[in-house]
Amino acid sequence: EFVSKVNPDEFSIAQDAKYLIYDVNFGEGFNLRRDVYMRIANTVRLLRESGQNYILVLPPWGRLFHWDRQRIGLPWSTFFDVESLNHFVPVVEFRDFLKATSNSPIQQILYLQHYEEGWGDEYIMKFDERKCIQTPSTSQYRKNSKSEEWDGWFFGFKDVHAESFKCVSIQGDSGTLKNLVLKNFSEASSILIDRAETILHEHYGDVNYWRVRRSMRYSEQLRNAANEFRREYLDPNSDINLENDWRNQKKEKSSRTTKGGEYLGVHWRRRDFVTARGKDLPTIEETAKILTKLADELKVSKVYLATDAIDEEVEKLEKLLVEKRKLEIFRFQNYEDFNDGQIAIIDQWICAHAKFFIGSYESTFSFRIQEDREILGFPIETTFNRLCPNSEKQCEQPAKWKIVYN
Ligand SMILES: C[C@@H]1O[C@H](OP(=O)(O)OP(=O)(O)OC[C@H]2O[C@@H](n3cnc4c(=O)[nH]c(N)nc43)[C@H](O)[C@@H]2O)[C@@H](O)[C@H](O)[C@@H]1O
Repeated sequence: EFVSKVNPDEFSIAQDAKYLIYDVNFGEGFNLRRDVYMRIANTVRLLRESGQNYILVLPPWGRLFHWDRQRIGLPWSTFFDVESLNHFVPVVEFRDFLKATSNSPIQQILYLQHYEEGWGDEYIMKFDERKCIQTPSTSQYRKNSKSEEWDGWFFGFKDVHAESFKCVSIQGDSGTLKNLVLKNFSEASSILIDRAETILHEHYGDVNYWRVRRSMRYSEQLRNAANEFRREYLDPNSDINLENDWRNQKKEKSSRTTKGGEYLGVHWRRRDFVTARGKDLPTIEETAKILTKLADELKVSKVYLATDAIDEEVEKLEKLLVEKRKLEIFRFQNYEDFNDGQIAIIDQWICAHAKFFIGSYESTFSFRIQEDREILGFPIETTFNRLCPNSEKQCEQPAKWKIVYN
């Protein structure tokens, strides 16, 4: 069963296989975590390019503070097409890793941290094994005085332990992490890198950024749900063809001729974002003004609303949009069959197919939609747009991170 997860034609799971597992700071949201996956997958790619047979172990999902309906231990197949991920670097689900290694202890935990003394005068790429800077999440790892092994959260799985635990201060990117593993820990057959968000992308927006991003196709179940909803309620003629295998997708898509469906896609981020970034977001009234103006310009009467707003706020916005222009608002709300993360992805995939998309300032949820639209081949001006805090005035628009192909 394990071997079948990794396509034997592409990557050999030989005796020399080594496993790289990672985890992310508890407080980070879903879409930042998706970005951390890309950084670590590139570390694994670099390790493999240096001749080491590393396999990336996918950290189970759950325990995200934005998700109301909590479950833990969710495999990546809940959200993504794992076979497609596997075409970038070999990946296994955590439960399959445990099976493959017969639950033997993880050999090394590396807990990444910053340098206690700060950056210094300039940002230099470096790493050093250091004393742990104690934080609540460092102390979740404890040495069991009887077994001499380390206990920890390990995604809520039972009977998982580690042989050794070390803190490493690091400043750097996917490449720096590769150097750390190669230089200091190449003997370990399994390593868990915790606080993996500490490292950056090696080259933000380069070919390998986009290759790994393109490999992150959503699961068939979620794509189907989004596509059916779009065809039924928004625009029956809004399919966009992509190659079945992302590796066969060639540059033609960058001719940017994709039209999308006859609706406006909106990501309206609320809740904690209003507290964190309130001054960069429009009020409900301003949002209604922006959307009605846009709908007029685009000559569309349908709005697909992706949002985490509470019902009262959505009702208020809907009322304003209907009063002003009789716009029809659509939302995907099948909470019975899909969990919070799945609905988030369905929302994103529907927004990705809209004629025009407008998102919320610096929300990673909006960023992932913009990337999907780059992959789908939309003209730039239909994608990199944000809701301005003052509907009367222009505001700085999102950075245009354009897709590149090899
Ligand atoms: C202020 C910062 O904001 C950052 O959020 P930001 O980048 O928007 O992006 P996310 O971290 O993905 O957003 C947080 C979560 O909110 C829900 N959510 C937000 N917008 C939508 C939506 O349109 N549809 C659905 N279905 N769900 C939504 C979803 O569960 C998502 O995982 C946080 O990660 C940071 O922790 C911090 O709070």
